[in-house]
Amino acid sequence: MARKVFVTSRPWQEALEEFLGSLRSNGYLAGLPAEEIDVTRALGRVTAAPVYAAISSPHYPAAAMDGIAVRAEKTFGASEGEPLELALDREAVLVDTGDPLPEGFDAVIMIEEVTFKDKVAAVIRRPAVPGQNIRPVGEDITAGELLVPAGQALTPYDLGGLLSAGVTMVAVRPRPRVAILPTGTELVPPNPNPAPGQILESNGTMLAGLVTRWGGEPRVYPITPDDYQLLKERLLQALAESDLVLINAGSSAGREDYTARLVAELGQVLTHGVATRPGKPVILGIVEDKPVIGVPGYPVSAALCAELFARPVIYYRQGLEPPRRERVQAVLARKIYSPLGREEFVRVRLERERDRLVAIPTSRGAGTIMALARADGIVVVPRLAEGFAAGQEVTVYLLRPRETLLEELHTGARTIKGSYNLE
Ligand SMILES: Nc1nc2c(c(=O)[nH]1)N[C@H]1C(S)=C(S)[C@@H](COP(=O)(O)OP(=O)(O)OC[C@H]3O[C@@H](n4cnc5c(N)ncnc54)[C@H](O)[C@@H]3O)O[C@H]1N2
Ligand code: MOO
Repeated sequence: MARKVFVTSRPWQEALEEFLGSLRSNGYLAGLPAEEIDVTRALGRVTAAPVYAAISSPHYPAAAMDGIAVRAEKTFGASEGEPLELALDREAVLVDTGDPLPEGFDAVIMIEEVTFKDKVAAVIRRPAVPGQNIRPVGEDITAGELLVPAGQALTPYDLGGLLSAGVTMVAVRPRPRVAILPTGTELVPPNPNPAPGQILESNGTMLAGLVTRWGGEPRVYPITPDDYQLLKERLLQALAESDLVLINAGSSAGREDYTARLVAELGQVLTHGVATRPGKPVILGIVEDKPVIGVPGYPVSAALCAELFARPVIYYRQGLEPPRRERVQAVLARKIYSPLGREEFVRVRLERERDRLVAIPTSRGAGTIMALARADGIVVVPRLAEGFAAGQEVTVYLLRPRETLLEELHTGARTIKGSYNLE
């Protein structure tokens, strides 16, 4: 049922909780039917059930080194002073790494420790101990052993383990299919010669990249002009073909901002407007029991709204908790002023000054995508704060892997120096 829509200023956490709550109660976030896929194509997929080893690995006793297989008890007494001769093919059998151990043999001596006499005997100068240089059955994996529990994203190592254990198919959660609908009459496909007023459609690709990063399967639809009927047809098509729809732009108060009206007509708008900067006019709705997010048009707003609202939906839909963000403590290079009433996400670059990290705020415009591309992290100014003073310690939520960043800062791989003075 449609309800009256107006742009509110709710805390985003409250809007997200309500959104996820509705999706939980309508069954959208409850276990999807699993699909069986080839293990070779399962990187990053989330297991729908525990996976057990079909066979042991190794599944036969195998030589762990190139050399000769021997019966250990027949080698006792060999020494530098009294080398021992073993008849080739009867008492000593040539084996290579990975070969099955011949029946009745229980040790392997590395080829470097063996000399040969007339191609009929192997000469050794040290006894072997039983089991030496042998990989026994199940050394790595025992048949029936639990390899991966349910609900885990498969790593390259997991795939290696599964295949070694004779598992070729695996039951995984389907990847959430995410439709991305760039809308706006001013949008044109990216090209180097846009006419004045034309905007190059870049958010579709950016959002698709984020969706892929979170485990979803993005599909960017062709640009839809600002036409209510066309947008409606496109939204219905996208709903039929996907699990989550991101309508990009048309979220605000402009004459051709149709998203909220459309979502209200076809389903329910839960939220229109949150108390964040950027990202204020986001729309959270449910149509045909599926989430529809109206993502504001400015690139930084689009990225932030996707992070705040699409990311958790995509993770939970796969049965995963959204990973906690990596963070570091830093001191602010400059004062940040931020109006009361909106939680502001300020992009910062990090530099090292002696033994501390300094966070330098970058451009705060919602349209400046390169400020986000160049940023190392985000500083959050709470809704009920008016900002932070220069030199204040703040938490920086990282946009890059923490280890790489700290390494770069530590080794001085970053040479750019900001203009700040914290003395
Ligand atoms: N009177 C008001 N005007 C605006 C308000 C408001 O509250 N009252 N909010 C502002 C805020 S905050 C934001 S954010 C934007 C959001 O606007 P929309 O979601 O309606 O988006 P548009 O106006 O269509 O576009 C904004 C901007 O982004 C460009 N854009 C759109 N799609 C793409 C794309 N796929 N790739 C690249 N760039 C895109 C678009 O051309 C515009 O330049 O509204 C403020 N206005
Ligand atoms: O919310 Mo808008 O995203 O501030 O620019």
